[in-house]
Amino acid sequence: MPPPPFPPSPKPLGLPSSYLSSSLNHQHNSNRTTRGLSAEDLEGGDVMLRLYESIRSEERRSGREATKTSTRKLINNEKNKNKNKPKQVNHTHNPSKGANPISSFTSSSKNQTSLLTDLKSSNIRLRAQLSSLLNLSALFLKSSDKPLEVVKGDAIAFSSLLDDNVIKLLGPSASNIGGDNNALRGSAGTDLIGGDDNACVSEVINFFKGMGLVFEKEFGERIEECEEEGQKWREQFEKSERERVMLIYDFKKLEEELDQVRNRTNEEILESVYDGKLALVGGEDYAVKDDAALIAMGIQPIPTNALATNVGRTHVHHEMDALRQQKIFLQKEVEEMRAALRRKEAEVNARECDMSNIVDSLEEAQRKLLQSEKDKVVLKRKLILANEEKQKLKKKEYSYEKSGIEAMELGDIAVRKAEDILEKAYKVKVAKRRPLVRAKRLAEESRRGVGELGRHVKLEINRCLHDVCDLVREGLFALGEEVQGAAEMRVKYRLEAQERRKIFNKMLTMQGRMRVMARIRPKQGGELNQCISIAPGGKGDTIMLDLDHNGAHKFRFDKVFSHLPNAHSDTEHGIAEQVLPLALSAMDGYNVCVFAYGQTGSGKTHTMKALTSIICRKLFSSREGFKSKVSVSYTEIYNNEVRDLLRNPKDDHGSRSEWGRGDNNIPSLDVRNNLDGEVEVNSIRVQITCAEEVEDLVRRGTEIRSTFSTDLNKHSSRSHALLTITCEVENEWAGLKYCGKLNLVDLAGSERLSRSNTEGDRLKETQFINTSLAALGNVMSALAKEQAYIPYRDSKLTMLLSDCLSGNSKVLMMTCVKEGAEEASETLCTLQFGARAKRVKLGEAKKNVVGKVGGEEGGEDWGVGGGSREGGGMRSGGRGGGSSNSTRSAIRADKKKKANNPPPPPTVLAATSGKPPSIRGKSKSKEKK
Ligand SMILES: Nc1ncnc2c1ncn2[C@@H]1O[C@H](COP(=O)(O)OP(=O)(O)OP(=O)(O)O)[C@@H](O)[C@H]1O
Repeated sequence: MPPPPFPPSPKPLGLPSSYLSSSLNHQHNSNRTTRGLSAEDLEGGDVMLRLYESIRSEERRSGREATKTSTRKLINNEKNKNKNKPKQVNHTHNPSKGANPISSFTSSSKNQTSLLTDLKSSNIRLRAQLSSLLNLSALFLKSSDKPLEVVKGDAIAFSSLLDDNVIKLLGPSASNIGGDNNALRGSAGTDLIGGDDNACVSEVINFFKGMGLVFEKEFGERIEECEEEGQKWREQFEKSERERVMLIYDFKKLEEELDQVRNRTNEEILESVYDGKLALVGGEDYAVKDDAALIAMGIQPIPTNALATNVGRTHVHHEMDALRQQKIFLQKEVEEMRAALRRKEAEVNARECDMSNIVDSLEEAQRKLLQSEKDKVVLKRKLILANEEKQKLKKKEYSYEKSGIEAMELGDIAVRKAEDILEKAYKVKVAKRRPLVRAKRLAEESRRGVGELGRHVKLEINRCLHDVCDLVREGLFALGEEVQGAAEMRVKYRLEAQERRKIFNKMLTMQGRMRVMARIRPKQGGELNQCISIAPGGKGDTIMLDLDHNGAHKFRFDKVFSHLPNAHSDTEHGIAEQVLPLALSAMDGYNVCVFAYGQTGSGKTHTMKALTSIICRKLFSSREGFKSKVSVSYTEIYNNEVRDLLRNPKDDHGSRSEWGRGDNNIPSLDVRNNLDGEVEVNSIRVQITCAEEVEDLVRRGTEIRSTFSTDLNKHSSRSHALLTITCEVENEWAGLKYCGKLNLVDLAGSERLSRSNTEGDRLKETQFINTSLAALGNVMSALAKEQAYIPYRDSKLTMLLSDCLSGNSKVLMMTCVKEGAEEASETLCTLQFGARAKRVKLGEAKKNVVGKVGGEEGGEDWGVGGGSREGGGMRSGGRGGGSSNSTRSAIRADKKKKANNPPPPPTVLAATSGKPPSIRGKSKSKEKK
């Protein structure tokens, strides 16, 4: 950083008092420099001239070498003189001493001419070497141990002195040289200087060196005085670092001035030298003259010390002022710097804010850039898709264009055709306009007529409406009466139906026996040697079997279904019509058992399958209006083992790879009597909601039922199948809950071993079948004979049917026989079995009332007979029983509930009947027995 531009000092610092004095004198006597030189002024120059003349005379006398020697001698002599009389030379001034050298110089024109020539050459040399001389002199002075200020002052003084002496040396010719400077420079070249240059220069140097020594001594005392002053100042100046800088600054200034002097032109140099001489002379005058002389000269004398003191004080004041100004300046600078610093800080903060904003915006921009990159990728994809779409569209467009052109062509054709049509239409229109006008007129007339007609019609309609309203009113009134009558009729009907149902059930109960029907399967193919016939007559339910034409065996059954004359219709619906009233009584809470018995291939399975389907459909359709739950179990008795036909074969631990038939590894179910002596089988029971589900279960169960092909039947059933449908019904009308059970049993066919030709497993199966059927026959015989012991436990079949056969169930046996003489013996056995069964007296059938609707139980017998429940009756008798597990458990639960909660008052119907609610009582039957 460059030093601050200090304000220039009013005076150069560190100058000795001599310089200041001379300077003041120079200022004071500046007017004198412009006028000619006085004799006193040229005293120094006189000395130089004398020296010069001596040198020139010596040169002329003894040549150049001698000149040099003499010059040295002269210089030495002069030195010695100066040593001996320094103050006389420098400090004494006597104007009267000697003549004026300029006047004497001027007087001699010859000498002037030659001198001028010499001066010209010397002048050139001197000027060329002047700056180097000054430098040498400065170096010389600097090499001494004097203080810097003194040296500087001495240097200036010395330079002035040198200048002065040079002027003195050149003085006489200065005015003449004047404007001829250039001319002189041009005319005087190196040739003019010639080989004397070096010698001359060295002489001059020596001369000036000598002069320097002289002046050094001459100014010694003054220098000492000045040193004291300078010492004071230096002490002050040393206190401040700033002052030293100023000194350096001033010194540099001086150096610059010196350089300026060095670079001056001839005229300037001469002028300054001349001025310097005057100043020097003035200073010397001041130094040597007394106050009176100075006053005489018009100069106000100032004592040297006072001057120095005042000047020093003034200088110090100036310095102080300068320092203060500098301080103020610096303070201002500092304030400015601080302000600038604050501005910079604010700027930096602003920049930081800007930077953070820029960083944020940069991040935002980067994020946007990333997003834009992603968007770019997406857009590229879209662009690709769009291009593809565009291609497709172009293709489409092309096709559309094509079709468009075609359409346009077609359109043109159509337009032409349309125009033709329009033209024709116009013609037609024109042609038909007249009739149209006529038609319009007619239409107008007819509209008027229609209006009148409409009014008439409205009036008529209103009239009719009134009549209709009256009629409707009357009709409604009549309808209300009819509705009321219908309600009454309905009540009557229900009462009647109830009564009829009661009578029907009573009739069935009164029959008391097992209902036995027979079905004769027609022979298919082959020659028929008929031995069966149906006895004609009122009842027509007697089968006559003529074995050997010796007289027919007659067997009377409740119904005989056959294609033979005098028999009931053998259609499935014809049979079902007879069976359904009994079967559907399960919905009324009765236990019902329908089973088919007969020889193999006689159509048992065929019949039971049809009956099952019809009964189930009817069962579910007739239970509408009742809250009911229906569940199904399906089991078979194969080789005297009970198996579940509703089980999943996959649950058999892989023992069967398919819905296998007759697999001996199928687990059998336990059949046992509980504590109440009731039969229990742990079979699967499936809740169902429609007849189709039952059919589906039967189909699936039949698939795994044990059936095999025999000589007598291609699909012979090798097991007895028991389908048990349990119905739990809430009869809201009666306010009772019933639980009935319908057992549909398809027995395996009896067969003679001689005819079936079975062996192995089939033989074993046949034996088990025949054994079980024989056990059933024994039970029937025992029941028919009303024996005390009924051998139910002889087989699983009789065990399972014991509830049906021994209790209060309704039982129907379908005896199936085949026509044909070859079947006669088996038919006879079958019919005999049926006849035996028909003699069996069962106990009175009882409803299984398990509770009341809403938790109550009891109620009298009732019957809401649907169409399907009509007809048929069955005599019931014997002891009750045959309820399912769930039925029994439900009854047990009801008993417990009754024990805990006393029964509420009976329902309205029960109350009106006056009978206490009856619950199926096995104990009662047992007691009866
Ligand atoms: N009433 C009938 N009308 C026409 N075909 C019948 C009739 N009854 C049975 N069939 C046919 O006779 C064949 C044997 O009938 P089904 O299998 O029902 O006899 P089954 O008594 O069950 O014999 P098994 O005791 O060996 O099982 C079957 O093909 C069946 O279609």
